[in-house]
Amino acid sequence: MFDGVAAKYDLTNDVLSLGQARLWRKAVARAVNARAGERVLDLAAGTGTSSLPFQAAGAYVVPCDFSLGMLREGKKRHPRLPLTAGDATRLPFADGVFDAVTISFGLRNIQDTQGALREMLRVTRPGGRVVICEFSHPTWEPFRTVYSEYLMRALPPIATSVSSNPDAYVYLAESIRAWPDQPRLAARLRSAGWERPAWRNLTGGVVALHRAYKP
Ligand SMILES: C[S@@+](CC[C@H](N)C(=O)[O-])C[C@H]1O[C@@H](n2cnc3c(N)ncnc32)[C@H](O)[C@@H]1O
Repeated sequence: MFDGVAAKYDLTNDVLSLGQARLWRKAVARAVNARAGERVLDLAAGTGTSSLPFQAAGAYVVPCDFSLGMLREGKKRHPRLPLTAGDATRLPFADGVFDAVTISFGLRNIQDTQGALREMLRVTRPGGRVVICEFSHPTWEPFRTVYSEYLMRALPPIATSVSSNPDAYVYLAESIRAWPDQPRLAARLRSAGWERPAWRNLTGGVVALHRAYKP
């Protein structure tokens, strides 16, 4: 599916998020707080756009994804990023090599969520951190209703006009509705072995940033 949407992926993000995607990326960069020289794994990095803030901070960022279509598009746009092919549930990295692991809009798309969370823990050093940026559930009921209408009714026709694969955006809407809410995702982090999970809502809970630490 991601091979098919790769060429217009970044443009579609900006349009469908009504410009919010750029703000969410800045919030992820602040939550990861990568320092110069740190090793950061950006998992399910797609075209690598989510990896750029870490490179700008002077960290050594490894963008990793299993869609060769997304990686190829990323290579054209960001030739200096070390884009790496790899499956989130069987990562091609040794134990404990990263100071931080982050994943933006990727975890919901990985079929074996717990397997991916455990792999992310394995490749992080003790005391290292994980930051997950993912669509979530607005907390204020009236906004939740409006947003649900946007997802199910407005988003598919807009996606038809900008994306090469509108069905991917029907999947997007359905997968967001089925995704665990903020406390449930924190519980999943804990059961995968991560400590002190906490979260922050962005755009009223349309997106949540979860952060946790390796014991
Ligand atoms: C919505 S894109 C997110 C891309 C990027 N992180 C961003 O914020 O723009 C989701 C990505 O997850 C990747 N993905 C899904 N399952 C994966 C897996 N098991 N291993 C690695 N990547 C995976 C897809 O190939 C896709 O590029």
